[in-house]
Amino acid sequence: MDAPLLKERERATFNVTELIHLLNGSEEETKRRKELESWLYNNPVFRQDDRYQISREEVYERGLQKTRELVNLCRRKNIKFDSLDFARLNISTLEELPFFLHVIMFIPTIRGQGTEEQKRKWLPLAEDLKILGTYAQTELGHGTFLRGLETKATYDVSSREFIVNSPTITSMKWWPGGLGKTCNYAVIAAQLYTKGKCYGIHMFIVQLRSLEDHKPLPGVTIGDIGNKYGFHTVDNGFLRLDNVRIPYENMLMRYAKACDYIPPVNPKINYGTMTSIRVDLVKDASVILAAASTIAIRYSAVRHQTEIRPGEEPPVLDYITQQFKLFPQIATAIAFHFAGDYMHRIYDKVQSEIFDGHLSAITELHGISAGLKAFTTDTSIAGVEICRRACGGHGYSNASGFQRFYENWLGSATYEGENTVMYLQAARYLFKCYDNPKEAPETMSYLRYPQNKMEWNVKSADDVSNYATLITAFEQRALSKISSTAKKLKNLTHYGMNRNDAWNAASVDILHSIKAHCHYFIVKNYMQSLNHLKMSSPLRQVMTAVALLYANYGIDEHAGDFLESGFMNGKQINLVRAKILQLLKEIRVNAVAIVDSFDFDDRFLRSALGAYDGNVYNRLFKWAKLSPLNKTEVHSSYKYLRRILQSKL
Ligand SMILES: CCCCCCCCCCCCCCCCCCCCCC(=O)SCCNC(=O)CCNC(=O)[C@H](O)C(C)(C)COP(=O)(O)OP(=O)(O)OC[C@H]1O[C@@H](n2cnc3c(N)ncnc32)[C@H](O)[C@@H]1OP(=O)(O)O
Ligand SMILES: Cc1cc2nc3c(=O)[nH]c(=O)nc-3n(C[C@H](O)[C@H](O)[C@H](O)COP(=O)(O)OP(=O)(O)OC[C@H]3O[C@@H](n4cnc5c(N)ncnc54)[C@H](O)[C@@H]3O)c2cc1C
Repeated sequence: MDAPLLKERERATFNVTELIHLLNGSEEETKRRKELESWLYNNPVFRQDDRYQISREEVYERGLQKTRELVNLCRRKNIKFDSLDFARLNISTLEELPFFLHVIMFIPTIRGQGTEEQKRKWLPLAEDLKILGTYAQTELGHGTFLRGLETKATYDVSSREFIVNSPTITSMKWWPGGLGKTCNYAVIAAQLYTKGKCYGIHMFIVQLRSLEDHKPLPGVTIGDIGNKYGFHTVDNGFLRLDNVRIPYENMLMRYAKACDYIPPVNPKINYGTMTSIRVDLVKDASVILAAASTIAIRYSAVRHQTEIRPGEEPPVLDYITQQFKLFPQIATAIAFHFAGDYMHRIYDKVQSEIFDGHLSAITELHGISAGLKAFTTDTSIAGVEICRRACGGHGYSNASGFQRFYENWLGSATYEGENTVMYLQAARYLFKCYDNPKEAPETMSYLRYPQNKMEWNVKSADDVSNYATLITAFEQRALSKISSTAKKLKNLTHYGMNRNDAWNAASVDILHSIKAHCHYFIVKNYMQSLNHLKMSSPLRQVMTAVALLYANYGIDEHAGDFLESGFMNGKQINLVRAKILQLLKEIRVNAVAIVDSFDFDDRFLRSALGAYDGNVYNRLFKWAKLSPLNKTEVHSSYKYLRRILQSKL
């Protein structure tokens, strides 16, 4: 092991193993995760050494090869697709696989929206992978505005069939993962027409390819949409349907019936699968940011540059500006980890309520999951870029490992609901609760008794070490944003604007309000989670410092908002800044140990900069030697170079 990292680890003040188990849930959970990872990582099919040297076609083919290995593994070990074990394997596969949409959206849509009879028919086929499906909702012309989708499913009473059509170029399905080449089935979102009337978006199971030779069925035009920023392993596809007939039984009818139409009690129940993925993305944001921080922190402890004192070239992690960039990323990853846990708890609770026939809780779940999906993916995307830049020139090399995280994760701001749109959806719920405080759920409890407090109770840097004091600050910032925006909305409608136009006119303020609310929620949940967890006192000291950094950094980052609320003054902001510097110093000694506790296997990080042993320079040189351009001493294209060099002007 490289000496700098050894030294860093020796001076840590807490037990890394204790934090690993705490983040995993327990010692048994850690053991199980590692066991699952070792099954994958010891399989050569999951190696990625030449990942950036192969073509898109090869990348896709390898994706399918890995899919086959993963499926075999799950069959051998009896791991079900809806189990925690599969979710762990999913994260560890190192890359999205072409059949993931089958597992995360196709099966769950049938399970959530199918009748008992439909589930009996389709789930065994899908779970045994006799059919492979995707979730085909987005069209070339519309992704966000689902009511605007154009695909039609028209019920033909005489044949008891739906006739599914893409009537225009813009109605083509566009983007669904695995649609282009992999899947032979899809759940398709289409406008239901029955007895001449349109009843809005419903979900239909449609076969797309032959189960014999995988050729597209008659009336089906299908393919890959071409290269993208990331997700190269996945064949996101297009699909045009021309008078494709499917049996009546293929409309998912748990909540609505066709023919003599019976509507669902809550029409948004059809959107349930999207909500479940939004919930998952909160935890994924934590994983991605934790991985990026691990790379950047380890590298920064190894990398020496310039001098603070003459003759002493320190690790760049000793520069306060470097700490100011990176330690908040560690803190954010941990904050999102606890937010992810919260989201899974509330999701399970709402699912059981839905199971018992109570659909009202989906509105709250939608409000919270849409807001947190946007907040955590936005922040973590920005965080990955901060980590990358903190690694200087080597951060720009593919050897750093950042590219894979960045290019794939960038999409999370868009898929499963574009983030601005998701913030606005969450805000819709927030402002409803503001107008009817009695309806406000626990996450918005401060709206029930809104108290505009006059003054923040902070007189020294010690005062900003108090969880309750910090939570109040975030609560007051959110309240101030929400109440001023609500006033603006009221004024706009008072002077004659209709509600929708007023909403659009005030939408920038609305966005600030919902972001402030999400931030408040994350801070509060983080601190409450820590309070409830059992841990040794050295670990508690470290975790407290990191949580305090998260909150104080958030105040500094948005000082304008906090000052504008009138609740805080400039002197107090300066105390916050002083506290941040104190916390950076406190965390510095444990920074490497904290990222070690994220416990990423080197084969997951695939980073010359962030490997556990810190052997950065040898790994970079080994990486360079693997460049295809280095296969020969003189490259074959020298023929052009020679002509340039030998030609006369
Ligand atoms: C990275 C790997 C790295 C390497 C390894 C490292 C591994 C590390 C780990 C990382 C692994 C990463 C893996 C990621 C995999 C992901 C795969 C990608 C899958 C992507 C799949 C998709 O991308 S799939 C399509 C999603 N496409 C949308 O997401 C459309 C958005 N568009 C809407 O969602 C609606 O269109 C929109 C706007 C709500 C309006 O809908 P609308 O027009 O119908 O509604 P209205 O405006 O009329 O009404 C509004 C009223 O509906 C209520 N409401 C609305 N939604 C509701 C709901 N869901 N539940 C309850 N209620 C709901 C609302 O609360 C209002 O209620 P009220 O009226 O009471 O206020
Ligand atoms: C990697 C990836 C994988 C995907 N996988 C799937 C899949 O498997 N299945 C599937 O069906 N789809 C999939 N999608 C599609 C994805 O869900 C949509 O792209 C997404 O929902 C955004 O919709 P849009 O593209 O129509 O964006 P638009 O809505 O066209 O967004 C364009 C701009 O308009 C703004 N805007 C739109 N509406 C409003 C509004 N009401 N108020 C304010 N601003 C607004 C947005 O903020 C954005 O800035 C995938 C997309 C990606 C990138």
